[in-house]
Amino acid sequence: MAKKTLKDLDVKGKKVLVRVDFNVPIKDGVITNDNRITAAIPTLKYILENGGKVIAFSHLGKVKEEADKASKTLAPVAKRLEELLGKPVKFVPETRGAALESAVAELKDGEILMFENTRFEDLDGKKESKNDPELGKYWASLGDVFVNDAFGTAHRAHASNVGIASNIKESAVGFLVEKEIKFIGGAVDNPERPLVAILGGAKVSDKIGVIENLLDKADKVIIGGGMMFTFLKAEGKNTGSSLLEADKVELAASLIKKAKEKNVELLLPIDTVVAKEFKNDTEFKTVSVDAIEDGWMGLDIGEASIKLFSDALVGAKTVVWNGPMGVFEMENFAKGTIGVCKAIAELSEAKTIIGGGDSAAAAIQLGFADKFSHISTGGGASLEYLEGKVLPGVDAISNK
Ligand SMILES: Nc1ncnc2c1ncn2[C@@H]1O[C@H](COP(=O)(O)OP(=O)(O)OP(=O)(O)O)[C@@H](O)[C@H]1O
Ligand SMILES: O=C(O)[C@H](O)COP(=O)(O)O
Repeated sequence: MAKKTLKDLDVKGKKVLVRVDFNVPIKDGVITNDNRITAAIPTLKYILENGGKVIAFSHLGKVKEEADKASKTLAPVAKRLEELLGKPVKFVPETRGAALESAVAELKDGEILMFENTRFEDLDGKKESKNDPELGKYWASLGDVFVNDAFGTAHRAHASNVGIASNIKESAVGFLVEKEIKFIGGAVDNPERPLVAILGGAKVSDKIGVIENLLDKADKVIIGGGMMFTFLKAEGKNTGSSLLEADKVELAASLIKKAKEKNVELLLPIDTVVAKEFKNDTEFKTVSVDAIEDGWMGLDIGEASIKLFSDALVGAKTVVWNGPMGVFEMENFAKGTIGVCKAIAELSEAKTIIGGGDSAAAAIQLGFADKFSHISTGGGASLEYLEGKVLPGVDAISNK
């Protein structure tokens, strides 16, 4: 069912509640990556320029005890938002009550306020995270319409997204959510073919749903990262002391079988960079996946695999990438991730999508961000979307 989008709403003179995902990394009070804030700017600007009064809010991290409040305040985020918008953002350090209500009442058309971390409400019986009906209703009562632009949180059914949407007359998705759905949804539901999926990351268990769903949709599925060893084991190879999920070997074997039955090309690495220890400064060498010795652990794919994967990408019309090919945080084991990232970035004819998380961070860090058609702002949300699951934060929005 098509959902209302921001342009379907008349925001002029209205109090517009806007759920954003400003769950950004903060170290010693300094934001170390503001991509999620930048990504919400078009929605906020549109509402402000069209005469709406914006009440913006987000969660930040997890709030389990009173002491978490000091490091989980959204105050530095409001400051950064003010710089990016180029206009004052009134920060209200409350999640409810008289101070928040009067700040809302004082807002003029084209003005914006932001209130405190929605998960401060979790200190009182997990009200936000458990979608407490009273809380969703209360927040909904602060506005006239609701815009959900928090794609990163769309896989959660919390009071600040689903709760509000269920208690307000009209709601819509913002431009960021619209864009994420267009790219990720388009890639898996109606892709230009061939569709090639490249999956990496640590564990098979985190990616089972994604692999299964993509085996139904993609023309080729490429597997790297820590999870490749569970697949290699399923092929009867020795994996030394590499990351291995022994209880998932059978599942990996069944996925290999499923790929064959479906005529989907499933590509595994042919060589790997093995190391003596899980650290950058240790002995390492590249070996064939048939020659991994005991006492060695695979921490990256090798040069031959980078070539194999890069060649497999040529001619792709749609590429979805999720998860690094190796332990890219360590320089000696980052070549596989960099190589694959470059190979995707060089595909000028393809729609290229990164499904958030570590691979998105890697592409941005490597300076390739503008070479991709879309880099998702959602880690868990994009994974669930790639699994084919319904995202409750989107599902709760008014239908067109
Ligand atoms: N061969 C390997 N051995 C051990 N760890 C590995 C290996 N290859 C990759 N990793 C690790 O996997 C981690 C990323 O896995 P994860 O499943 O979290 O990826 P992601 O899907 O991109 O992230 P997110 O869950 O945030 O979306 C990285 O920290 C990386 O170091
Ligand atoms: O960073 C994320 O994936 C989102 O902001 C959701 O955060 P959560 O996993 O703490 O719900």
